[in-house]
Amino acid sequence: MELTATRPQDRSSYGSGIRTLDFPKPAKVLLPHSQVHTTQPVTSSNLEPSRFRICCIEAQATSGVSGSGKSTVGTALAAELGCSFFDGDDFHPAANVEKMRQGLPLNDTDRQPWLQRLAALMQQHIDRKELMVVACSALKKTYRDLLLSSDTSPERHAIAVIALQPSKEELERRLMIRSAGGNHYMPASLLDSQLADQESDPDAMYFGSVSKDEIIQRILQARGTR
Ligand SMILES: Nc1ncnc2c1ncn2[C@@H]1O[C@H](COP(=O)(O)OP(=O)(O)OP(=O)(O)O)[C@@H](O)[C@H]1O
Ligand SMILES: O=C(O)[C@H](O)[C@@H](O)[C@H](O)[C@H](O)CO
Repeated sequence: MELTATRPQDRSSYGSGIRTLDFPKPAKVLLPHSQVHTTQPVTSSNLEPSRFRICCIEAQATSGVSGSGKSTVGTALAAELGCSFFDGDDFHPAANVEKMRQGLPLNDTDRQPWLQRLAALMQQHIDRKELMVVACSALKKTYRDLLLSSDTSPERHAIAVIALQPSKEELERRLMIRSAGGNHYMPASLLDSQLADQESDPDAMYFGSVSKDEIIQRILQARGTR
């Protein structure tokens, strides 16, 4: 049952500040959360069966950057899990989107309100014990730490991080195809700056240049739902 797919086409209209209760709608909502959410926590390094509640699809090492497949994998994973998918791109202040559109890389200060907004969204879901999938580049450790600080569950292990790391050649190939379509604000010229900002995460589940279906299958296997 597909309920909604509400995603504005013009991303420049997205939010201009941090609001903890007024978030963009999920990119997709497929099933009521009550049918799917799990109740037990996990660590991101210990993806045991049926345990994690939140998957933070993010970017690491040589991937997770623009074009690494966060939205593609995140959407498909949420569909499999029957939960909401939120694309971090939809949470940028308008000024960030404009900066990227002009080919200028974001810095730590630019990313702070964006990450805080995403952290608040994640905390809201953790507090309600609702399953969700979030796509977020989260290139640096400090960014991931900020997102992970949203986990206020007693065990503090509600978030699983999945890092997408295709090769640079594969990233360039994907971004070239996407640029030709002309429907994304992020220019391929920012790839090097994205890769330069990436820091690895020992706790993440990593994937290289593999197909979306294989990534999903392996996540579901790790989670114990396939
Ligand atoms: N595993 C994959 N194998 C092959 N192509 C893929 C894979 N994942 C995504 N793609 C393709 O790569 C392009 C970029 O994917 P996607 O938009 O999901 O990346 P992203 O990380 O969300 O990028 P951004 O952060 O810039 O929005 C799309 O054209 C998508 O179809
Ligand atoms: O931190 C950043 O530099 C940004 O979040 C980017 O990663 C973009 O949001 C995304 O890649 C759009 O394509």
